[in-house]
Amino acid sequence: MSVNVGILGGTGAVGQRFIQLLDGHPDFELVAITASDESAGKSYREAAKWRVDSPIPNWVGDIEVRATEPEAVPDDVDLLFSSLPSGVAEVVEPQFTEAGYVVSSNSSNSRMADDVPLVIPEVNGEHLDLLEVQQDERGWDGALVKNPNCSTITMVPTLAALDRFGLETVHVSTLQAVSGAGYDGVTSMEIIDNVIPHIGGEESKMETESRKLLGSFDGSEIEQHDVDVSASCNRVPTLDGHLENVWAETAEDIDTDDARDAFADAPTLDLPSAPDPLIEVFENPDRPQPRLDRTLGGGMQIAVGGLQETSGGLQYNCLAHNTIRGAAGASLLNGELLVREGWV
Ligand SMILES: N[C@@H](CC=O)C(=O)O
Repeated sequence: MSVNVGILGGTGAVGQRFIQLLDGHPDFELVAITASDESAGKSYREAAKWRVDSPIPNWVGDIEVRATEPEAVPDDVDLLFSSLPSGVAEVVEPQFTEAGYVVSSNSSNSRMADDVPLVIPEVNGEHLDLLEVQQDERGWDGALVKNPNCSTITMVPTLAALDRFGLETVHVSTLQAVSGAGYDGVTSMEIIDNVIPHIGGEESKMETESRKLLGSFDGSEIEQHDVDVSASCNRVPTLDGHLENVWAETAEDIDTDDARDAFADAPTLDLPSAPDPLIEVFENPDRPQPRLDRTLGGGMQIAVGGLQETSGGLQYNCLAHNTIRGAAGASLLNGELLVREGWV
């Protein structure tokens, strides 16, 4: 099977990860890349300031970048990945879905819209069925699916595993890599020898997206989980890999062996980009670490460590590669699920 895919906003940090992950993909063939009007018409090699840690695939370097508008994308593209800035995506993604394209998007707009599935395939793949409601309500031939914010994706698979004990309250403090802010996000003068205890909008994303992801779909709408999540988000001078300290309180008592079993039972999917296992638990208390552990499972695994019982539940650390599992890899996995479920 070969599915023709394109990337909307392919020259930025996440767009470059898409290209890296699509190179050699068993089912997807990259046939179109769009970017801003200034880049349209240039070769990808000319348009992108390539910074990913492997060379631009030669065949990609020669692709001519297109304008980000439905008329510029060939009709034989079956699936589009979007890494557009959210302000642009808000306007442009509906134009593509109206034109009949299926869009798997990493952009932060519309993630909490009632009729937009926000999906981590191993956690809530069944929420994709919300697309029927979306197409009915919006009259779209295409469809729009989102993956959550990188800091949310790092934590939620672990919370989903612990929900068998009745998840009630979660406190999380993050140590987020600079790549999460994009190439021009934080300057070296701001971040070297420093930690910035604020990432605009990040805390509320973690608090709201988690509840939607852990919610249930009744055939017409998502009923959000009632877990109470409080987040504190910090930018630290690592390049890639978000590390998070989590305190989860559960209705039932939980010990570290229960938690290990729950993490080991986390689902693994038969999709090309799905890691096995989904969650890797470290016994060594100083792991996971961003530099050592962010590329586990090709950057798609969630690493967990530092398990400790607390009075109300469990404390632990979790880590994921923020531009792979937390961004491009997340959209790619959603794309693979869309294909498997017949939406593409
Ligand atoms: N919003 C996130 C993006 C993920 O990498 C961040 O700022 O780190």
